[in-house]
Amino acid sequence: MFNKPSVYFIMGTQNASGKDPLKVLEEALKGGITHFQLREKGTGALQGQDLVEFAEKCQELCTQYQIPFLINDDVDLALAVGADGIHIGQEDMDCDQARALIGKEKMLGVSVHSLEEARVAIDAGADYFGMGPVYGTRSKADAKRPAGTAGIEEVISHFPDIPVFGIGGISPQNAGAVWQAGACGVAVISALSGADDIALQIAHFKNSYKGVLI
Ligand SMILES: Cc1ncsc1CCOP(=O)(O)O
Ligand SMILES: C=C1C=NC(C)=NC1=N
Ligand SMILES: [Mg+2]
Repeated sequence: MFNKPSVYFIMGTQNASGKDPLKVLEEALKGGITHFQLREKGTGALQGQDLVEFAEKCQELCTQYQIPFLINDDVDLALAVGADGIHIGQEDMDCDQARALIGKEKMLGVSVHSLEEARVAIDAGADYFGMGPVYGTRSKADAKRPAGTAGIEEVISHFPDIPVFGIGGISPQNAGAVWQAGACGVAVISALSGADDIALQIAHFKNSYKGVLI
């Protein structure tokens, strides 16, 4: 479920750089991503029944490739389509409530930026943390300033059993520091959704882990 090196692809219809998002997702699944998250945000984002139908198609593809399908923020949508889990940020519903709504079996991911936030998330039964932005990013309009990997190291040293994903501006060229910090995986939008050859890019991400001195 959370083996190193994990490559966690995150995408919404607005991140597909003009390509068919379902084609991008299928290419990423074929290429070996380990997790997928639907994060539908920004101008032009799908809503209502269109979003439900799109999410169902994502779910079908992830089931076909036996990859966990998570939905960002929208717990109701996740429950409606039977997603494998949800990812929530500090400004979304609180972890306890999310865990109560989805039950014990589903995956609960939480964005954390401090030990305190990590502690609260663990007490609510979070299965993994997302931490970032590690580097500069253009994929999240309200991203905090880049934090590097210090926070990842600190959280892992205090909570060694919780998988941590680094996120924010991560590419195969700069992923080494994220692995070095002890992250279970990299969570990526544009370096994958914008890649000419997604499978090759995933291979580059996995190879960047091999270069890590433990
Ligand atoms: C959702 C999110 N949270 C922190 S940075 C970010 C966006 C990551 O996108 P990219 O991999 O394109 O920098
Ligand atoms: C903000 C986020 C941080 N981490 C992950 C895995 N997903 C997100 N949407
Ligand atoms: Mg959120």
